[in-house]
Amino acid sequence: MTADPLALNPVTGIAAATTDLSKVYGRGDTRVVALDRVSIAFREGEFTAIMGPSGCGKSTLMHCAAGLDSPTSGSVRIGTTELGGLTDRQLTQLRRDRIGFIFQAFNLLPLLTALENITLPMDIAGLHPDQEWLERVVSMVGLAERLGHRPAQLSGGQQQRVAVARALASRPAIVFGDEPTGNLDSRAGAEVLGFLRESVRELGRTVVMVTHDPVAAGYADRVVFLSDGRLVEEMVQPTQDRVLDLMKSLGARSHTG
Ligand SMILES: Nc1ncnc2c1ncn2[C@@H]1O[C@H](COP(=O)(O)OP(=O)(O)OP(=O)(O)O)[C@@H](O)[C@H]1O
Repeated sequence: MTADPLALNPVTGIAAATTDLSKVYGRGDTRVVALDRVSIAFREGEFTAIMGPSGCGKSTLMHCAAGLDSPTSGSVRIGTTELGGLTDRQLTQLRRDRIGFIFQAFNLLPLLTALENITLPMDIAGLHPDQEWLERVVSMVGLAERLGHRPAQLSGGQQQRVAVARALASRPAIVFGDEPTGNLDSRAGAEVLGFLRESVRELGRTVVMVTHDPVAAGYADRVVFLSDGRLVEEMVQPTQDRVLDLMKSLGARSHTG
């Protein structure tokens, strides 16, 4: 039996959790078990990196944990809300109000200014940003001077900073990033990772990031490793070198069966 990751603290302290989460795609010859009974909790105020070889289920885990995809079995909670019990409309609302997303592609609208892009999700929802919070976020990502610029007038790193600010604007309980530095050079990537780190330390957010990059994982408080849809290792206070060593030993282990 798998322990319930929420049993430690059923009310507070856990921003999101999965229990025995499985996801199976296709059937018959094309059946793929992308996730195999994954139980994991993401604690409030913690920065977690999800790593593992290509195809091991990282994106599927993130998408299910963020309510973007539905599990085949098992459950997902955001805070104390069980996603399986929600209607599509309630799920949309929960994603909008309590979750921030950052993807590898910046996904900014070209005709809108940086500020308009940052507040767009809230504008669509008819919500008013908390001005003080918005100013903190904008100043943290160093965009105060560029709020009137359109995406084409910004570098890739600056565009991803806009996407980081957009993800944080509604003061979400948890921010999910899918390879958020995958399209950036190392300097711009380091800046974005620094902002994610700061959003945890200074703004008290919870961040979960999928990455292939040991350097990026080194910014996290812990790294979890998936292999063939299962959680196989966890490392707290990772450094780039320790992550690299563990990746090598996991690779060797999987090759020797
Ligand atoms: N929509 C889908 N239909 C069928 N199979 C899928 C689908 N999405 C993912 N898969 C399969 O599920 C497994 C896990 O995919 P997933 O994208 O979660 O892996 P990943 O670790 O994020 O990979 P990568 O690092 O290459 O992005 C893979 O075998 C993949 O081919």
